Amino acid sequence: MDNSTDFNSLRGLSVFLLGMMGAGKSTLGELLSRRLQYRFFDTDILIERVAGKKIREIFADEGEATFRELETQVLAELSSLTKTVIATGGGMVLKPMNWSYLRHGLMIWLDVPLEILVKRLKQDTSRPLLESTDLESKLELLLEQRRGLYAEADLRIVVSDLDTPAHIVEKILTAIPTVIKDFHPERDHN
Ligand SMILES: Nc1ncnc2c1ncn2[C@@H]1O[C@H](COP(=O)(O)OP(=O)(O)O)[C@@H](O)[C@H]1O
Ligand SMILES: O=C(O)C1=C[C@@H](OP(=O)(O)O)[C@@H](O)[C@H](O)C1
Ligand SMILES: [Mg+2]
Repeated sequence: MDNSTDFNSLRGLSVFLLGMMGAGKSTLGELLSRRLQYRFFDTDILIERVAGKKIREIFADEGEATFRELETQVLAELSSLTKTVIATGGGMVLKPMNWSYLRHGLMIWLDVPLEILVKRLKQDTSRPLLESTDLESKLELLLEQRRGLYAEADLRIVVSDLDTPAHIVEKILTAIPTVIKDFHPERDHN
């Protein structure tokens, strides 16, 4: 079935996926973009392209502050696009300045319980913030620091252990028309 007509309500507005490391932003973003017939970008992939090295190497060689600058730079460029799904990195919400760009689109928070994040990330070596530390405590701390920021999103999608990526995309697609009804593009850009 061609569902593209279901999404006219988005009127070309871009979608930003927000949430913790391991929430599934990169995985779902691609699927969602296909369903919406949108382009897809992942800020981490673009950062790696700009820097010519892996995220892990940027953190090791230049530090987190440089990574965060590149992150803002990439976001600023993406924010002028329409009809695009953007998977952000989990820390995109940290800089107040990034919000002025995120607000150009519909922001969706993938809210995934800590236990699921731990399960998904325990074998992962690509995320420098999770290196050489107790994974669960670190994720718990980051979630505590960031929860209030993610909660600023336009839409919160709660993910359970049994939700497949395809199922979560369906949840998002079902929720979009409702949230878009209350979406004001002229909203405060501060
Ligand atoms: N709904 C899901 N069910 C099971 N595994 C998932 C799901 N979504 C993502 N994953 C897995 O979790 C890990 C992190 O996903 P990823 O998309 O990289 O998250 P993020 O970009 O938010 O950090 C990957 O190994 C991915 O395959
Ligand atoms: O939460 C964070 O601060 C980070 C999340 C990562 O992206 P994912 O959320 O896609 O894992 C990546 O941007 C970097 O390792 C920092
Ligand atoms: Mg990602």
